[in-house]
Amino acid sequence: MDLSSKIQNVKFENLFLNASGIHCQTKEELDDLMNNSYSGGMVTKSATSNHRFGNPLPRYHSLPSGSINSMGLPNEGFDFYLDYVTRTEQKKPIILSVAGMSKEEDLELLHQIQDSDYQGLTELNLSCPNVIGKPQMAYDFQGSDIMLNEIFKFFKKPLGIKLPPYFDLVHFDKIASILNQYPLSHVNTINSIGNGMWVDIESEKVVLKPKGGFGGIGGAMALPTALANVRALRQRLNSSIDIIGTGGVTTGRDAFAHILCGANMVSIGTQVYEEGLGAFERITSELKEIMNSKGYHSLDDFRGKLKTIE
Ligand SMILES: O=C(O)c1[nH]c(=O)[nH]c(=O)c1Cl
Repeated sequence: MDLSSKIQNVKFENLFLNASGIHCQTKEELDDLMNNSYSGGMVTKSATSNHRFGNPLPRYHSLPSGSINSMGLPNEGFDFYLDYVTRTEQKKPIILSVAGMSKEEDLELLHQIQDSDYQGLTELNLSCPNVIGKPQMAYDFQGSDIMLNEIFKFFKKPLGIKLPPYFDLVHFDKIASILNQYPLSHVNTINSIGNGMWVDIESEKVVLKPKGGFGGIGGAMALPTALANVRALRQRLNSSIDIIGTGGVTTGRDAFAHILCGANMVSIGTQVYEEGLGAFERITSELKEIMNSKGYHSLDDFRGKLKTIE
């Protein structure tokens, strides 16, 4: 049973990653992930130039079937993550995630990566919904196109993009036609579903302090949106662009569905946060069970082979 996968020519022993933001902010968390034998790779918390505390607490809340968060990009600062991904013995591939607070900062961070001796995968987060006053760049189609054009004038290392969910087939057409113009290593879809709301009935109050309670939605309730985005982008993107499917994975069945829709790799956020790193072992064994029962030996046997109803 082979659960290995690749992003471009980077091989992962198995298809599972943490979703950026989950268990990947501090050295302890990153070392934990590095030593966890059931995730094939790992992604760092999106880094800004400077260390950030992030938004005031409470900023994460578990929901009956998912989560809502307005963390506000808390992170140790770019230098810490660049040092970690460059210096740490790599028992598994790491994806370095960056999220500038502005386009200028995005470009500056990518220049630093280009000029560094880091040779691994980089992911530009264009979809953080929780920085007050900062729109999700990937909802600005023209702005994204202009930015990617500027980036690929100087950035020559593997670069992927973390996308927000889209909810309109014309939007899938638009973003895919933009992304297809650039030599991207991958897209990671989806980020949390931006600016959801949860209400505590007893207190008649929101559950998050930042932004009056608005926050990104993740976990089980995000699965249908995540599957749609993986499927729609797989159908539209050049085959040279790999896809990391993120969103709503709580079981092996959900991971199987992401692969059927076309994902090369699958990242898990809320479920790992709620259950711990043991979720990787459980979901891996559940996926193996399903593959076994269907006679599949590798992910290639069923990747992207979702059937429609004729
Ligand atoms: O509030 C956050 O830190 C955050 N939260 C998310 O749900 N997605 C992101 O990309 C980020 Cl950067």
